[in-house]
Amino acid sequence: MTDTVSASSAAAPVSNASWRAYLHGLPGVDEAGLRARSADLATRSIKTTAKSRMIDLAIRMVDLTTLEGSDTAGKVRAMSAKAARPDPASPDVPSVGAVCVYPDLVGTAVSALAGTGVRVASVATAFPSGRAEREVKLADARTAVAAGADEVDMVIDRGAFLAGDYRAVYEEIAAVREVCAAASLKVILETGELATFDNVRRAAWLAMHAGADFIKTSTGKVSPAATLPTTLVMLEAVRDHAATAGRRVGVKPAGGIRTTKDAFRNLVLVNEVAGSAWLGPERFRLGASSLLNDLLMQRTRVATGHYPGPDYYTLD
Ligand SMILES: O=C[C@H](O)COP(=O)(O)O
Repeated sequence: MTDTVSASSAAAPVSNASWRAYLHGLPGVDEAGLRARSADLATRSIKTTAKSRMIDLAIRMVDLTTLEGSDTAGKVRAMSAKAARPDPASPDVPSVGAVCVYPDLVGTAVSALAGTGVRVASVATAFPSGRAEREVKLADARTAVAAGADEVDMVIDRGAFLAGDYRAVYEEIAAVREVCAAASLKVILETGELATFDNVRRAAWLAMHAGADFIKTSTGKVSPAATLPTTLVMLEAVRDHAATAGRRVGVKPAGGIRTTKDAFRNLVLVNEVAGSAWLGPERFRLGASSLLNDLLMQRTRVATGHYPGPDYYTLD
């Protein structure tokens, strides 16, 4: 695809009118080409010799997630233990990248993961809807950071975005960026609500200009969530942003990623679209509540030639 963004786009507009002119001036997404390329890349196979390495890379990229109203401190402690040592019988299995929880459970995760190197991510800004007053959203992010979150996964105001109030969306992300201080900021676009791939591209650029460290597809609460064409559009955006603004923003597809095959398809996309600089947990994460067990099962299969029994791993 040739629809890259020009170097002059690196400076952020100021008024809503100039935001509109800028975002609507981005090259349109060729949807048929996008779908064809995603489908083509999804057919690429991974050589058997590379599979173990790819599985361990995918494990290191997992943001092991629980975002349920029924979450308890006990569940977060159990999930944190699994995040740090995914397979207690095989100490060579790497830890996951992070755990992802609601703000009130950040303290529990921070204590459980102390000294493990696993990061703690918290959703914020009235996740998943993003419907609250600005101050409430900022307080939500502040709570997470004060409790020790290393990463904040905020949702954008999709209502404002779809109404064309781009400046408000930008300002809100920038305000959360400030609250986050040293914590890494992931900006959830909730692409399943953005209606078009052009909007996904616009929201990606808006978030990157506002200071996102990562752009994330979805909350996991809206369908469709992390589809390959959507992730491809976002990978193009971070690639082009790096070329024009000199800053590498990460990408986190989240929602509906359940199998090793799904993970591999994402890794192929990263390598082919953004390049090897994104092939690590610093710049690519897989947000998932139930992917880890499949990665562990496939890892055992590659190492021993057979699958472990269905009860071998604790539930994700
Ligand atoms: O951010 C991660 C998502 O909420 C997880 O979604 P999932 O339960 O479909 O894996």
